[in-house]
Amino acid sequence: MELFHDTEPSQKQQADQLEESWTAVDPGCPVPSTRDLLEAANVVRKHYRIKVSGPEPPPPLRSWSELTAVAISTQPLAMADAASAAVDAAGGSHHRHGNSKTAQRSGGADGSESTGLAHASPAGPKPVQVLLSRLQQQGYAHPTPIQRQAVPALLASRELLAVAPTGSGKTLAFLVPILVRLRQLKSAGDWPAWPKAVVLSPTHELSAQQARTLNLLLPGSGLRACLLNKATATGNDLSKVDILLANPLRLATMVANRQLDLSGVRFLVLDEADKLFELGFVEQIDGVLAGCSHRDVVRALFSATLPDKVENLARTVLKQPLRVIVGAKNTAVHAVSQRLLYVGQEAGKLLALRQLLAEGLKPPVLVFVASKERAAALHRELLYDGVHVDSISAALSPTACAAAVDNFRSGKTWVLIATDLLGRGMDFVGINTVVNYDFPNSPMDYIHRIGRTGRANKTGCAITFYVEGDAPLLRPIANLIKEANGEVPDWMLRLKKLRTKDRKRPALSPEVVSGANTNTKPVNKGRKKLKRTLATVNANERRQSDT
Ligand SMILES: Nc1ncnc2c1ncn2[C@@H]1O[C@H](COP(=O)(O)OP(=O)(O)OP(=O)(O)O)[C@@H](O)[C@H]1O
Repeated sequence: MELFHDTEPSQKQQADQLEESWTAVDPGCPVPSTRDLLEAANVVRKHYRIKVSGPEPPPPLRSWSELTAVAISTQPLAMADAASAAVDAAGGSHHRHGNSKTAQRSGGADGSESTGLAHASPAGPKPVQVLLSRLQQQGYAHPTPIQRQAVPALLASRELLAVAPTGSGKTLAFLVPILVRLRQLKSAGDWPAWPKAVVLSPTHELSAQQARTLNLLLPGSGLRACLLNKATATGNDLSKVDILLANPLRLATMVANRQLDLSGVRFLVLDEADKLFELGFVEQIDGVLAGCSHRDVVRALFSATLPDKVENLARTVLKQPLRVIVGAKNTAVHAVSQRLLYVGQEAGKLLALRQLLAEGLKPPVLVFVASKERAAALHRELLYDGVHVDSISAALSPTACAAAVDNFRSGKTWVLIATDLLGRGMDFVGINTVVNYDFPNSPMDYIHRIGRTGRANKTGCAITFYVEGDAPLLRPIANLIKEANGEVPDWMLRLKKLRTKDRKRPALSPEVVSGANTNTKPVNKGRKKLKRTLATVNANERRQSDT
């Protein structure tokens, strides 16, 4: 019986919300039944492969034009009343909005003037409409699946664990609701000093990229954003900043030194959340989470990968989060054709890369290596070959990193050699091929690295070199390729599953060519030896588990 009481009102609430936002799109349409509405939401989710769990998930967006209605229907009442009062004070007429269905239904088919934020925001010209037109101008005609579900969820102030494939538009999935809600808060006069939204990312390059995306959407919003770096941390008046894009270390240090007050933050986004929950970041994240002490703060975690262990940890800091998964969790993007290439010895990698380039790898090509030393060494080798190449790693200054990224974006550089610094989040237009020159350290790193291609509905290709020393990690990567309909030999899939601690591989030399031995054996000749090594790994494993 109790269960009945628990579930019944929540379904009703969910249906009301659906009705409010969906009927607003077409005021003349008959109001569908509760069941129809819930079914309709599920049809949309099923179509876009959106899985959602957690209490009362809001319906997904069917189109961007629903944004206005959703923004109003999810607007906290106090905020709506403040905005109405402001309209009254200004002598304007308005419909009652906030959570009122009547107000929603008075909107035009495109979320038009009568329900637009013009009423909620006397200070500005329909900011949601402005945002919508900016999205259109950028070519974002329809929301991507993660945007469809995450945007209304964040607008409904739901804490969020969101997992969607690489290149599927997660950045806008959190930036759009932040822009909408902050604008509403500003109109309602609820505007404390200090940042109201913080987006944390593991690398400065990723934060800089988010800042670029945000700058395209900010004009007309009346909001200010800031990318936190050495200069802005000391030179800027951060109390005038609404949205702060930052890395954990700098932000946590400023919070600890009381240089920055995060108590007014209403949105805290952790992008590449699983990385941020790794050792090395977690202490800083703790400091930031503690600093964001506003009672209405909404925290959201986004990534393309979310291992169970990290998810369990993440859940301890979220309040009744919604869990939104697009597609299958922890899988490589299917738009990338993937292959593993056995290159014999370590020195065979350079030969293989030269072969691929000579055969005409289509630029732009992103090549991942294991360390900054190896990035520099491979850079030298390819420069010598006359390739338009550059490299980027933690060894470079932020300015040099930014220049390398810009040159690659603009097409001046055809081949960019990178460490895992660029493995996550970076969005380069039209990368055709990713080469994993050095084998990735984990299946998660593999998913992120190859996800630099095949983005936003484009296709791409990923080639992963492997040598004997990579045997311990071969099986999980082969499985990912198989899951994405790639071809891998059966023997790889039959390799014994190793525990994480047994997945260690020999350290790589800083040089990309070991010693003077550049005359490598031709590729493919060492397969038998590799199989023997793998058989030994498996036999050792068996022996250990028998004892
Ligand atoms: N609604 C949309 N319509 C068309 N393109 C979009 C849309 N939203 C985002 N994009 C584009 O898709 C690309 C990938 O977006 P984004 O970088 O946000 O992906 P992501 O999911 O964060 O990827 P990753 O997991 O690698 O960080 C970008 O070039 C972006 O401009």
